[in-house]
Amino acid sequence: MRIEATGLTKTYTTGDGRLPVLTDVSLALAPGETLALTGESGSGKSTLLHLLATLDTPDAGSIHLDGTEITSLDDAGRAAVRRDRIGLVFQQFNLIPSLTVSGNLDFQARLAGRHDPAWSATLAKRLGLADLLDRYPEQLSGGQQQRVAVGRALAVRPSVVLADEPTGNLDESTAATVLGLILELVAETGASLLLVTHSEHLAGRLGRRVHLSGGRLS
Ligand SMILES: Nc1ncnc2c1ncn2[C@@H]1O[C@H](COP(=O)(O)OP(=O)(O)OP(=O)(O)O)[C@@H](O)[C@H]1O
Repeated sequence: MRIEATGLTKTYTTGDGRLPVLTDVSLALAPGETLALTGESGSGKSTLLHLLATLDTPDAGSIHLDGTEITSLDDAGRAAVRRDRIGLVFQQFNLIPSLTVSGNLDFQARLAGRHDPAWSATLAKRLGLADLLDRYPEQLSGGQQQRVAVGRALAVRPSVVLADEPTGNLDESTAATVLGLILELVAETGASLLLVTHSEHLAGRLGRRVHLSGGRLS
């Protein structure tokens, strides 16, 4: 298995007390598998994605990524996993404003020591960014910015792409195009994909889907 999460539990402590969000959540993703995660607003989808992305740690449970247990790693270890093996795409494109499209595309791969100019050029072409490489994010449309974010995530050839409402800020047709590109590129690279979405339509384009409700997956 690419990702194997077992018995994940997460409770937030807020001013109003304890808020249990995930209860004994388990899921597995095979190499190349694409999984849609749906659920009502506030059901804990982003929380689960953040745990898988090593951005947060569960109160209980384990997560294996390519056979390595990642929840017990220290901060540096988790940062290395995130940099080297995980491609993250968020609803907000999160591009670096001071870097060009080219600089943004290569950013994570350079950090990971895995910059591959030929693959980078292929990604730019496939994502329709080849003529925009010298522009800055503020000079791009939303759809173009998200294509850069997708390229940045794929440039390291990650084991897993974790995408949190990646098309939530895009119009319907641009959203469909961007999801199509994500699906093509994860298929080509053999990455597994977990995609959080509110859209039944988009969820239906993935191989499998799970639903989060009352802290549990079904
Ligand atoms: N850092 C935090 N501290 C306290 N509570 C939090 C924190 N992060 C999220 N929550 C709460 O946990 C619950 C789950 O939030 P989460 O963002 O995971 O849901 P979601 O399913 O992704 O929602 P949406 O679809 O609206 O983005 C919500 O009630 C939220 O208010």
